[in-house]
Amino acid sequence: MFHDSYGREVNYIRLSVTDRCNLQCFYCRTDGCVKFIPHENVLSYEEMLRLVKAAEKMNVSKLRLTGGEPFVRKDFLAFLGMLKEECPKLDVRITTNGTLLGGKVPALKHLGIKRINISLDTLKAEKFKEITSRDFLPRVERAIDDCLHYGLTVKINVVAMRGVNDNEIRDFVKLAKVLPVDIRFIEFMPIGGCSHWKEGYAISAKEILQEAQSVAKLTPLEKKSKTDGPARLYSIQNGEGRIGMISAMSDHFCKTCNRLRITSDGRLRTCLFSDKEYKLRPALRNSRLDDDQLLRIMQRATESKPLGYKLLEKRLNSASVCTKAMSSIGG
Ligand SMILES: Nc1nc2c(ncn2[C@@H]2O[C@H](COP(=O)(O)OP(=O)(O)OP(=O)(O)O)[C@@H](O)[C@H]2O)c(=O)[nH]1
Ligand SMILES: C[S@@+](CC[C@H](N)C(=O)[O-])C[C@H]1O[C@@H](n2cnc3c(N)ncnc32)[C@H](O)[C@@H]1O
Ligand code: SF4
Ligand code: SF4
Repeated sequence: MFHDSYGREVNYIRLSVTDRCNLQCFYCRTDGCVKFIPHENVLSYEEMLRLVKAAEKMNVSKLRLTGGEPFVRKDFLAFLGMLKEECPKLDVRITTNGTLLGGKVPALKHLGIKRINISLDTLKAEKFKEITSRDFLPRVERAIDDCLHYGLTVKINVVAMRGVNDNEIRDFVKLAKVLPVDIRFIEFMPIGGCSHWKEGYAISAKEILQEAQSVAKLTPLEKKSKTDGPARLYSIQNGEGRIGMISAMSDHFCKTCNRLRITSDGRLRTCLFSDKEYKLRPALRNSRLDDDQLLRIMQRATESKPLGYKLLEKRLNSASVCTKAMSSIGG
C-alpha cells in the first residue's frame, strides 16, 4: 500500500492519457497559453500499462483515465482492451467531455467499463459554445443517453460558476430527478498559469445546495467505499438520480485524499494543487530499473504528499494555486 506521512493510504490513481483536447473550456485551458507535451515524451500505452500493473501490486484498485480528452488519443479503446486483459480486477473508470463517444458506447460496455463521468456545465446550446468554444451540446446529450441505454453508471460533472451557469442549478437538479445520474457540482478551482479564475465566479457548495433544495428534498448519504471520490452525495426524494457537491475550495476533503495523479508524460503528482512532480518516465525507460525500483520512487514521493488546502491558504488573492493547466494534469 502506498501511504503518506499523514496516515493516508492511496488506492486510486488518476492517469492522464493525453494533454490534448477538442474543447477549450475557459475554466480549464486557454488556447495559445498551454504548451503541449511533445509526442516523444508522451508515455506509450505499454508504458502506462506497466505503471498501472506495478501500482496494482501496491493495492491500487481504482484507475481513472482522464486527460485532456482521453478519447482524442489514438487507439484509446485498444488501451482499454489491454487494461481489461492484463488487469481484470482493476476498477477502470473514465472522465470525458462526452463529445467523441458517438458509436463507441457498445464497445465500452463490451470492454467492461461500468462507470463514466461526463462533464457538462450547461443545458443550453449557446452557453455551451461560450464555455467550450464548440457547438457540441447535442453530442454530449446523445452520449449521456447512449451510456444510460447500455447500462453504464453516469455521473455528470458541472463546474459551477456565478454569472455563467448558476441560473441552471435548478435545471440540473430537475434532470437528476428524472434521469438515473449523479449530478455533481464542482467548485471552480484556481488551477493553471493562465487560469480565468476570479473571486466573482466562486459559488460555494453550501450556496449551491440551498439553491438545489429549493426544487427537491435532498438527504445526505454516507460514503460507501474506501475508493469513493471526493463528492458529498445527496439522495433526491422521489428522484431517479442523486446530487453531489465537490467542495474543493470551501470545505476541503484533503484529510481523506486517497489518490495520486500521473500525467501523460509520466510525471507523478501527489496533489492536484502542488506543482511538485516526480519524473517516472526516465525510470520507465531505463532498462536497468525494474518495477520494484519504480514503486520505490512512487512510495518515496507519496511520503511527501501534502495537504492541498494548505497550499490554497498560502496563495495570494486570486492567484492560481499551481501553474500547470487542469487539462495537462487530468483534473
Ligand atoms: N481538489 C481536488 N479535486 C479533485 C480531486 N479529485 C477529483 N477532483 C475534482 O473533482 C472533479 C470530478 O472529478 P472526476 O474526474 O469526475 O473524478 P472523481 O470525482 O474522483 O470520480 P468518482 O470516483 O466517480 O467519484 C474534477 O474537477 C476534479 O478535478 C482531488 O483529489 N482534489
Ligand atoms: C480536466 S477534465 C479532463 C477530462 C475531460 N476532458 C472532461 O472534461 O471530463 C476533468 C475534470 O476537471 C474539471 N475541471 C477542469 N478545470 C477545472 C477547474 N478550474 N475547477 C474545477 N474543475 C475543473 C472538468 O470539468 C472535468 O470534470
Ligand atoms: S475540462 Fe476537459 S473538455 Fe474541457 S478543456 Fe479541460 S480537458 Fe478539455
Ligand atoms: S487538494 Fe491535494 S490533498 Fe487535497 S484532496 Fe485534492 S489532491 Fe488530495
